[in-house]
Amino acid sequence: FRKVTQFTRIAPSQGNVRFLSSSGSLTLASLGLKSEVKTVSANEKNKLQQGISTIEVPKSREKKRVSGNKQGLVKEKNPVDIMTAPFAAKSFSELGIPPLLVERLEKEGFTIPTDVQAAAVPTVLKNHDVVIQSYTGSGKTLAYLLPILSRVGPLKEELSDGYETGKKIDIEAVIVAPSRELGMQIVREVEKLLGPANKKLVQQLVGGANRSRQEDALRKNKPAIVVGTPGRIAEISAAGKLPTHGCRFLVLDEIDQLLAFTFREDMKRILDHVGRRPGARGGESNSPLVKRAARQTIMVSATVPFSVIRAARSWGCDPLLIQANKVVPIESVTPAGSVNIPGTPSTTDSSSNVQPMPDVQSLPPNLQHYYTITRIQHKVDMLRRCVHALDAKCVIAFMNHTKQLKDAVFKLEARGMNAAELHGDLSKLVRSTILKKFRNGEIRVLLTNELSARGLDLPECDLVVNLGLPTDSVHYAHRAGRTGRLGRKGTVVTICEESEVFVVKKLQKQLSLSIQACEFSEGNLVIIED
Ligand SMILES: Nc1ncnc2c1ncn2[C@@H]1O[C@H](COP(=O)(O)OP(=O)(O)OP(=O)(O)O)[C@@H](O)[C@H]1O
Repeated sequence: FRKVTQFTRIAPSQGNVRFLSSSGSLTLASLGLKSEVKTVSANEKNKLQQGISTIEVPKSREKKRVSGNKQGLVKEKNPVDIMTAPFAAKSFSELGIPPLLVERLEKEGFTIPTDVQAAAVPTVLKNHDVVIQSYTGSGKTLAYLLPILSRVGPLKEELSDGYETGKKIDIEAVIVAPSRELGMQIVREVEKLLGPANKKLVQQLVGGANRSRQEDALRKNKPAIVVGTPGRIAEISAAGKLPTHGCRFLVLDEIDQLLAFTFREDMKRILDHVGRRPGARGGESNSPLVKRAARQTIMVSATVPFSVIRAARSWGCDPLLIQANKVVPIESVTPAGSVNIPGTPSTTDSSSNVQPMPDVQSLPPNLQHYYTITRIQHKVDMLRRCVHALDAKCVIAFMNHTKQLKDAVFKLEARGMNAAELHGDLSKLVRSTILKKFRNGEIRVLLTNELSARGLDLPECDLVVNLGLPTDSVHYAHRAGRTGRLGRKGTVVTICEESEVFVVKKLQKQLSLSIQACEFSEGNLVIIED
């Protein structure tokens, strides 16, 4: 873990200290930290600006590696009690994963399954079609990769189910992601698990890369798994160069985004040509072999609007919805009730694909949310002050227009802050070089657009800044989710104009979270009481 940096709030009238943490058991002394933030009422702001001192936010933070999900894996009674999955699994082997794969996981430092993995892996291993919803950074990628690698490739368990005989000609799993970066990231994750000797069993088919080279690799390597963007997969499929009719797994990662109009034609091609849909052509039979021969569809996102539920009903066979450690049949999900999950705000159905229905479950629990007001022309400077005040090391700042990014980078660099822009107009090579530099700390602030909001796993990111407001709460949730991954602490700051504050208030309400007003003054974060 990044050493826990606990901000405290000092009520000016009482002078007493209380923690913003919900745990309640932490003390500054126990944490060995002095990180403090002064809270002032709005009308005390002026005094503060006139030189009344504030308390320093610490300038140094220790880093430790995250070795696993140490949070208690709570066994909850399933509302519809259709599965008795080991929701309190303490190890991957308990989930029914073959020993070779468990060994690989351990080698890569994965020892304890996260909640969503504990729920999803056994469910997918039982051949169910599923929608997996869990907050950003909770480990959804492994939640679907592990069951696939338990059935496909060299780490699988040996089953006498008719799949082991004969020479494999078809691709066995197709994973679709809405962006090239996310596609490449998933490829890296699969390669990591397969190990260097079997890397060629996975092939990337992302746009922006050389298509004929991808087709050559498909022909030569005969990969078992392909990962790509909808356009490129559909293109190669339409050219008759993607043998997917016998495919057993179709994964749609960031499913709510894949439902967007721009992907419609490509998605139709993929859904029609990857594997055999359960229920279609002979799928009436209940024989296990027929069921095994049908395609299993796995849909994944941190945000699941009702349009996804509708899509899952039409694309899958009796799909189940997995939400953290709960599993319910999709049929029990209603448009108005955000899926019968207690404690979540209600949602409404709409024909739009991206409906503003995320709830706190879409966001990691360890995030602190703030907003600060400034004029448009001072936003980049405010970003710089914010980075200094929070002593953030790895910052992702979102802007809404690609054209603005270069100027912002220039301004930050001019003030000695390492920054770079990342957007879709850059070549694939430039984008991956920038991401590499960001990962290894050479770039402190990554200025980007919506491209980076989905799925990107940059675990060191400790601060997300919205320089332009996200279009809705779904976009806020995915942007914010680039920090605070897998139990780490993270801060999200929205820098807005006075006239935009009402949007922040609306986001706060829709997401059921507290976005506190703050200022960055003399190197400190100062919380303003509304
Ligand atoms: N069981 C585990 N133990 C330790 N680390 C894990 C485990 N599962 C996943 N991780 C790590 O947690 C990080 C987040 O995982 P992942 O990217 O799959 O999250 P996600 O839920 O898909 O997020 P998003 O919604 O943003 O796509 C990754 O760095 C991953 O390697």
